[in-house]
Amino acid sequence: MAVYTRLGAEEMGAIIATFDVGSLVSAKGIAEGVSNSNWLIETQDEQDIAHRFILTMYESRTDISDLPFFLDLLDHLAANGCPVPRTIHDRDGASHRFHQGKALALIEFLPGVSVSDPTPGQARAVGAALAQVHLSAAGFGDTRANSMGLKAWQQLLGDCGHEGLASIHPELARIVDRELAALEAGWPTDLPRGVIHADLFPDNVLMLGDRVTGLIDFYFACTDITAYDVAVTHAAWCFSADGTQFIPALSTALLEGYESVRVLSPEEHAALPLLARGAAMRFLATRAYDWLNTPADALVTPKDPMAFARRLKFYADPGNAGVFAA
Ligand SMILES: Nc1ncnc2c1ncn2[C@@H]1O[C@H](COP(=O)(O)OP(=O)(O)O)[C@@H](O)[C@H]1O
Ligand SMILES: N[C@@H](CCOP(=O)(O)O)C(=O)O
Repeated sequence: MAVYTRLGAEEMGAIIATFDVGSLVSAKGIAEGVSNSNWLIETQDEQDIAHRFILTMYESRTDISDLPFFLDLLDHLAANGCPVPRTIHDRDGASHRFHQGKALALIEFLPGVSVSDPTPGQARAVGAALAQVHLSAAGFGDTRANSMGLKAWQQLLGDCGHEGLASIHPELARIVDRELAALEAGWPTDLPRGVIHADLFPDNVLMLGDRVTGLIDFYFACTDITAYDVAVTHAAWCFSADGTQFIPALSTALLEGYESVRVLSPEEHAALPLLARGAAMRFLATRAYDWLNTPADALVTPKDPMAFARRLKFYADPGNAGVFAA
């Protein structure tokens, strides 16, 4: 349940009144999500027209100094035709404000649902939408370093320790040591860079049929290798949830969809197998850390790190490099 902060009706009404969006009709906590508190807000304007918004209250995992980057990026991408929610600025023109010491933002509600078993048509559409974001973000002036890059994976997995990793799976420490060394030695430095989403999992994409209606949750967005975002999205979309099954039809469709909008260079194609190992390591690292450090009575159930250890094994197998061939 991702509503960490309780807000009373009067409190919520006062918050909504700071925006020029009509008066509050209802506010429902949203169960999905893990990082921040979210409410579906309904308002009514003076012409009795109903409007819907998402109110997000940023909890401890989001660095508030990064909010201008995330929220300005949404406005930039929306203005350039990408299917992302616009932010609603308050009566003072600010994209976020503070309530009881916590930052909050009101953003446009987008229709659609997150798919659990994507079809190739849906994977194709997501690939195309990702490429559209990459091209549109080229004109965005701000930058943000990736706080979840190689150094962070090393740090998180170091904090887990060999014993911690072994408690998840007896083979995990050995795989992590070998793969981290390979990633450190071979991580590319000369590929095209730009703003990337960095967490485009199915639960961060809203769809109606084969149409992408919303790309959401840009709270890991940063400036990094563009093709790394393709690798992250590939790892997130092209396997069964537990990582045991690679689904070639989804992979082909995702990559074709992406390249229908932005063609990957031969250098990017060649780097994708290693970038995908990095993508799998990134989610293995955060999941392993959370697996070992989430209190038993926490509201959030930690996600399975082994689902990404299996993807990592798949990507590290030279026999599978052809997946990313041009
Ligand atoms: N702009 C939006 N339009 C419609 N639903 C949204 C929007 N933003 C968030 N949601 C809903 O809220 C849920 C949690 O949002 P998300 O940003 O993924 O939270 P978290 O960062 O905590 O994971 C999503 O799964 C979706 O159901
Ligand atoms: N996508 C990550 C977890 C990050 O959570 P999100 O709800 O903010 O996308 C994973 O699956 O490990």
